[in-house]
Amino acid sequence: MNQQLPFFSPLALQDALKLSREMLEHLPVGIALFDPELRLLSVNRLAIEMLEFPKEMFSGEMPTLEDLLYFNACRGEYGPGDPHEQTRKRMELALRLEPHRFVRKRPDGMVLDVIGAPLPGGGFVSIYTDITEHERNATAMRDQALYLRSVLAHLPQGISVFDEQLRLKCWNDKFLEVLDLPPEGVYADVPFEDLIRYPARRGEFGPGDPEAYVQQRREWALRFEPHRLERTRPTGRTHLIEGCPMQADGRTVGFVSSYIDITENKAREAALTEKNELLQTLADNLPCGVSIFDRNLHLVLMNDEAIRLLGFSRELVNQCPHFSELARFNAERGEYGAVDVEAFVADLTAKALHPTHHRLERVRPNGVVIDLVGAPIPHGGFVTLYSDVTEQRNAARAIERLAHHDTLTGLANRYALEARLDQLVADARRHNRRLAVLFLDMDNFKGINDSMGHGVGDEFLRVTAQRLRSAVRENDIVARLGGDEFVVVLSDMGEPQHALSAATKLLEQLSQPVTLAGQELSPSTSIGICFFPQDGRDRGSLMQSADIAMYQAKQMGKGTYRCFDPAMMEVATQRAAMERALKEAVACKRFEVHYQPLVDCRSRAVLGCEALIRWQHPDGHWIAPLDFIPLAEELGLINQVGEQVLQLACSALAQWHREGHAHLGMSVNLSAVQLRNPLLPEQIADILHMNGLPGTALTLEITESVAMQDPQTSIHRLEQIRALGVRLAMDDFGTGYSSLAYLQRLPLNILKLDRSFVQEMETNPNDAAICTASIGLAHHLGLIVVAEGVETEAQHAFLDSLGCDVCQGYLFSRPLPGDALRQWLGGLPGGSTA
Ligand SMILES: Nc1nc2c(ncn2[C@@H]2O[C@@H]3COP(=O)(O)O[C@H]4[C@@H](O)[C@H](n5cnc6c(=O)[nH]c(N)nc65)O[C@@H]4COP(=O)(O)O[C@H]3[C@H]2O)c(=O)[nH]1
Repeated sequence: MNQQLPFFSPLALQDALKLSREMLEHLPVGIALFDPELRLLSVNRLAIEMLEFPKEMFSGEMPTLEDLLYFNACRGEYGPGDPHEQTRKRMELALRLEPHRFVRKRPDGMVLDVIGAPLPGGGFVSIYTDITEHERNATAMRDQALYLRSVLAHLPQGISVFDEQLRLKCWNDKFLEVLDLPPEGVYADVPFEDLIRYPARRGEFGPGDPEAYVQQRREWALRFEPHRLERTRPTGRTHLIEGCPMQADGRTVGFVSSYIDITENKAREAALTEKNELLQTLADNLPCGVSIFDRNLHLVLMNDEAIRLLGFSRELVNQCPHFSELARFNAERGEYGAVDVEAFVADLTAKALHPTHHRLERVRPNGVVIDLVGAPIPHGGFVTLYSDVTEQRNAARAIERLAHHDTLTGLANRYALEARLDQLVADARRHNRRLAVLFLDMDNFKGINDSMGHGVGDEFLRVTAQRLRSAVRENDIVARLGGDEFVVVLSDMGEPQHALSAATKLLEQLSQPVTLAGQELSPSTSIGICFFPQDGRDRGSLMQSADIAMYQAKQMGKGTYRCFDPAMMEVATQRAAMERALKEAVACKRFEVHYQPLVDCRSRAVLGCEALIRWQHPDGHWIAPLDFIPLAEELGLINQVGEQVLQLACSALAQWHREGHAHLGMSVNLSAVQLRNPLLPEQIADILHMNGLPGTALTLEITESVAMQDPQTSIHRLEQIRALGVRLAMDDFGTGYSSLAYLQRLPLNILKLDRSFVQEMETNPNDAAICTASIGLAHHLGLIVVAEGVETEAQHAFLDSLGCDVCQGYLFSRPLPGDALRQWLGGLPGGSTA
């Protein structure tokens, strides 16, 4: 060994070795020196640590390379296998003493770069560098590059990267495909212009010099500006080209471009645009509003009708606002009432995100009512249809009002009363409570209506309704049944006394004077009261009981109330039966007229007859006029009854005239109600005309009370009748309180002395005096006097002595049916019915 180091003395060698060891210890790599026999000559600490040899191996005699290899093989440094074999193989290589370099990966993951070099004098040196970190980075970079290449290869678009000198640095196959570049022309660092020349030459940028296009595009590229353009190639395919400069360390290092084939997208877009246009046309021609929101709640479409109905502006809608923006816009302008705007919008938007089929009605503050029908769209979003249902709703409300409210007074109507009373009865039954039903009827409404006109009558009813409403509690029912009939239902009453107090209060309120059309009226009301449960267990029977009680109140003199008494029921039942029969008699003209002769007091010559109505009830008995005439008046049938009598009487008279009694006249009674009928004069004229009679053949009898009820109208009406030539008689004179002055104002011709005076005149000096005075008075006024109820010769003689003009009574004849009267006339001296 020393022979191989001839230049050093042993001492110098010692020093040199020591120095080299020192040096080796401080090297950043592991070093091991082997002598020609491949025994370890020297090793530094780093090598021992890197290779993880136990230090003891180097404390005595130095190990040989073979020792070290075997040690390693045994501890698995070379992987599984026979350690001897592994050692032998490695020794074989080492003994060649050739320079070598390899990377060794140790079991713990450390990667060593091992360099072996033979030494000039034999032996060799091994240098170990820990390249674990470096290897890891290199692997990571390799992986990343691989990954990027794979990404590029799999991208659906073409990608190209040029450096700042416009040399191609990176690209993928799609880049070649999209731009139709030949593979041999595309390689690393190929200049941009060489690539662009292919499409330029194919004329893809337009006609003319391709080189000019190449230079132009090169200049554009060198600007390194972001760009985005669409280009349709001669093949018909359209590409979207987007370029973006790349920056590194604050300077431009190139640009990356992507090429996307958007041919199909464009076609889809065109189809979509066409569809949208179609949709828009459809929407604009729909008879209702429509809006469509997409799955992200952006407005896609809203037609003019929807804009009009919802009160949006076209500008707002054209911005395709988000649903929440529109909701906020609406909430802020109070479309949803007083709401917490943010919370409301959030709630509405959350619901819109999960749309369901829905239908609702929205009433806008301007009164427009919108019917909204919403339906989700299969892949998200929803469509809404808007219809203006304002008119329908208003009409429905009006119908509802009409159905439940009395149009004149605004009170509940009969229908509403029935429904609510049914409910109240059910509640009262369940909770064991008492109800009171008050039936009200205005005592003098007919008079007001007839004399002052319907306008005033309506106003009177309105005032009455207001008074009623204000006189009871809010939850009590006040209804108008029709005409002048009202019903008040007092719910949840304690004691019956409460209802009586309420009735007293109502009577008082309703009797307050009211001034209408400049005239002060003193209204009066009759009230019938009944109670649930004792007077009726259902609505029908309660209404009936209250009605009966009201009728009783009327019978008692009006302006009062009466509580239902079961005994009233019988009377009411009879009356109801009577009403039915009377109505039927009027409808079927079942009345007859009997005639009572009027004779000249002096000569007893027949001057005419008084027509007296007769009605035979279906049960066979005859009903006296005074028993049904008031009912006919009350039921509003008297005009028809009067007309029928007048017609029968005039027709009979006409027949007598034709039979030779042309001098006879006919007296017919007029009811007060008939006198209020403005059509009466015309009716009389028609009947006279139809029967060919002169007005002078007819006398109409009115009672004092009739004329007294409404003097103004009575006088006017009587004058109209007088103008027809018809004569007028004051009936029952003396029973009323007519003043002389008043009598003078009436256009009368005849005064009929009431039979009560005539019948008592022989025995009662007062009656005799009344008769005497009345006859004197009548003659003084130029009136003819007719004495009624003359039954005896003495009465006749006395009347004759007083100068009475005409007599009527059983003494001469009872009222007779038409045929009997004709016979009677024929039986008179010189009489003839032929
Ligand atoms: N005791 C007695 N009575 C006599 C005598 N002579 C006539 N009478 C009765 O006296 C009434 C006379 O008719 P009035 O005073 O107009 O009184 C009539 C009249 O006010 C009313 N009336 C009758 N027919 C009609 C009619 O067609 N229309 C109207 N509105 N009222 C009528 O009914 C009242 C009663 O009619 P009647 O029952 O038919 O009763 C008749 C008649 O039958 C007699 O000597 N002694």
